[in-house]
Amino acid sequence: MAITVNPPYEADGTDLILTEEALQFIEELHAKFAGPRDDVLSKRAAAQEQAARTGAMEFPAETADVRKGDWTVAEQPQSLADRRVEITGPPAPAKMAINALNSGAKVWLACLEDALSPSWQNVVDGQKNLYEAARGTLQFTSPEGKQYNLRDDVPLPVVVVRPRGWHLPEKNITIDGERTIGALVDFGLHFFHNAKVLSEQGTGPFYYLPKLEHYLEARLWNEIFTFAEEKLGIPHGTVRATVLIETIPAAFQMEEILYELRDHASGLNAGRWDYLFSIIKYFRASGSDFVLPDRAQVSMTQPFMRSYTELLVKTCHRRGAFAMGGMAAFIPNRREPEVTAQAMDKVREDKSREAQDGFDGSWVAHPDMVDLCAEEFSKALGDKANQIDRQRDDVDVSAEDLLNIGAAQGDVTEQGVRMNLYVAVYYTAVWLSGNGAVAIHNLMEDAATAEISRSQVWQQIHNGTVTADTGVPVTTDLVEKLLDEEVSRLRSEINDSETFGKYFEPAADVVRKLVLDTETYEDYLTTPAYELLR
Ligand SMILES: CC(=O)SCCNC(=O)CCNC(=O)[C@H](O)C(C)(C)COP(=O)(O)OP(=O)(O)OC[C@H]1O[C@@H](n2cnc3c(N)ncnc32)[C@H](O)[C@@H]1OP(=O)(O)O
Ligand SMILES: O=CC(=O)O
Ligand SMILES: [Mg+2]
Repeated sequence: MAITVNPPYEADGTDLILTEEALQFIEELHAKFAGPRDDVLSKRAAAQEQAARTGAMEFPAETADVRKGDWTVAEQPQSLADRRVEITGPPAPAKMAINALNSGAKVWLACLEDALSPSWQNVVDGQKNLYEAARGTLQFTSPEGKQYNLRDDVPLPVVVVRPRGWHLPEKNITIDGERTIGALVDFGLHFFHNAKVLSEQGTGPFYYLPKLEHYLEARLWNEIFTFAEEKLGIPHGTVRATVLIETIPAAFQMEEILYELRDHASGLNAGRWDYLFSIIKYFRASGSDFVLPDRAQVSMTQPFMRSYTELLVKTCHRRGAFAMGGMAAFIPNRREPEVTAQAMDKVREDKSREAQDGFDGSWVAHPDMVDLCAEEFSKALGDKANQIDRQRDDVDVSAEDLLNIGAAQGDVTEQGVRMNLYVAVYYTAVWLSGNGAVAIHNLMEDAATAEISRSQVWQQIHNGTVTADTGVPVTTDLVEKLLDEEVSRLRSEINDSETFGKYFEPAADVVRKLVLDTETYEDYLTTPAYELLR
């Protein structure tokens, strides 16, 4: 086996991160786990096909004993006991890493997934920033001369790293000419460089695991953690993982996922945006009962979304794991106080509901929202660090409750179709420019929200959905026309040919193909987009 780095250009941090020993570790991970990764990935299509055909899904019969059994996950490490507010954001550029670390949050979810465009620069620089963050040496001077240093007046957040999902390759590192697996590169580099240092500091190598679709995928991660711990001579169970329940099949396997990872589990998170994306993906061809209203109308209080979060809290607390809330997409705008006030109110409402429902903490997308999230959770927690002891025996969620999608309140409108096309093109252009999250009309958009946008349009065309405002069906002709108009609108509104503006054309091409090709459905927007990314 020969591992090769084929850098498209020189990225900051290459010498520090891509050492011979680190690359050898990546190679060993691949030798052992690339095959099993291919196996779990290949099982996803059959599950999707069955869901689409039947319009149904069940709790797995073969694991009834796990659900009935009396077991808990390993005791939680002290450093993760209080997770009441977690800020999310990419670890590159360094400025954002430092801002997140200085935000006052308890945890920083350093995102190499939904919020990171995996350009070569971001992949390497992100690891460099995580390396320096672990050692307290991270600093940065902006081109304008603004100095960024880590605070020393308060404890910094515990870092929890989210590697890429199983589906994405890393094209710039190959083994025997084959692309490596993004998830193994991200996890492997971070673990290799930082696991010991972090453990010695009393925290540890902690991870968020995204987009799992089956408990066998959790089993695979557990095997990877065990192997990595043994390899570096670190005690079994040092790694802690919080799994995002953000696909519809995973919602039916929360118990099993925790069980598989029980020596390494910290909790589950309600990743609402990918969850909606997954519902659309799985049931995209199952008829009009599965067509959701416009994205903006699908709130967390829709009955099927409440069933999902209630089941998550119940499951976690029964098993001694943390239940982590998700992301309200409203973000403040420091230039517009009214926008900020509205965003704060909406996010406060969301965090307050989560805290009262029993979640142990939640996410915010922006440093200006850390305090309000902490406040809402502190009201529910009192003098405790978490509310794991709060059992939700009152909750009883059935398969039908999780799939009660047809009961969602709201409409599909032409305005909604337009907005989806606008956001999908805008976001893809930003992503191609090397930035994985962006504020569009005062909402945070990232890979998960953009996936909803483009998938809704595909599904609406496929089902011939009639829009409530204009009374006409969504067709390929209509979408082609709306797409052209929205791209023109983007060009006229955003005069930005230097950065992402120059990517509107390739982004529109990607989106056009994704939404108009109703014969095939691309599983991830980022798959074709990655071929254009440097
Ligand atoms: C579905 C999911 O997976 S949700 C989780 C994944 N998504 C994310 O993590 C998105 C996180 N949020 C962000 O990336 C950003 O908040 C954005 C892109 C939405 C908005 O960012 P901006 O347009 O830069 O916002 P704004 O101008 O108000 O930022 C003000 C300052 O806060 C910083 N900031 C904003 N959000 C963050 C963040 N999440 N982490 C660190 N710093 C941040 C900015 O860098 C800026 O710093 P500066 O004053 O030193 O220049
Ligand atoms: O990762 C989080 C989500 O909502 O998606
Ligand atoms: Mg997600």
